[in-house]
Amino acid sequence: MKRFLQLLQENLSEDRLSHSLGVARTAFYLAKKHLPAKKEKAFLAGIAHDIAREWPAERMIAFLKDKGYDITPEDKLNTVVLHAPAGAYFIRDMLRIYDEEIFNAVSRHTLGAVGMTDLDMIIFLADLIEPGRNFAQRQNLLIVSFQDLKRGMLLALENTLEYLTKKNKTVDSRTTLVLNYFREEVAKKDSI
Ligand SMILES: Nc1ncnc2c1ncn2[C@@H]1O[C@H](COP(=O)(O)OP(=O)(O)O)[C@@H](O)[C@H]1O
Repeated sequence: MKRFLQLLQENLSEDRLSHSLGVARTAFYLAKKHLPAKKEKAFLAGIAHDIAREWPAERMIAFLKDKGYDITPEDKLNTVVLHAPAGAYFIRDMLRIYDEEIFNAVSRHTLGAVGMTDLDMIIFLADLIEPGRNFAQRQNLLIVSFQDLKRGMLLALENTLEYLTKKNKTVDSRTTLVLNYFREEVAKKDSI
């Protein structure tokens, strides 16, 4: 436990640590609603999810190469997305938390993925709606996420896509695939 806290403090600035605590608490409450058996796991994944967020690009790349992770040319152009898989490996191998569900949730928290689990969606959404976040759609996203995780994901991905496009930022090519997956999942629910 002491080592866990020490590694968190060593890797995260005060502001990022405060964000991570917000994500952990929000993930706990989202799990209380959607995945009660795993609320402690959601808290743990939430507090550690951004552990590699402040690493320089070279460190993320070297660390992931060492783990045998396949870094694509696209990843090299937008290295920020690598903090998610880098964090997942760090939590597993340095914090020694050998839990595949936490590994996946952390790994998927920036881009999402097709077939995300409830825990994956909880961490993704908690990251966006924790109390420290401040954007126009936050309140609405919070309400929708507590009602329905997949609808929350669809709204979150649409918001992110709009935000990145407006800011002329790179949109990862995997985003369309994930967005289409959630569009279909929500359409299925609507047709019932
Ligand atoms: N779909 C995407 N395509 C490309 N870059 C993205 C995408 N989603 C997020 N990002 C980038 O990753 C950064 C970190 O996002 P995120 O992981 O959600 O936040 P956090 O820093 O809390 O982990 C964003 O500021 C954005 O620049």
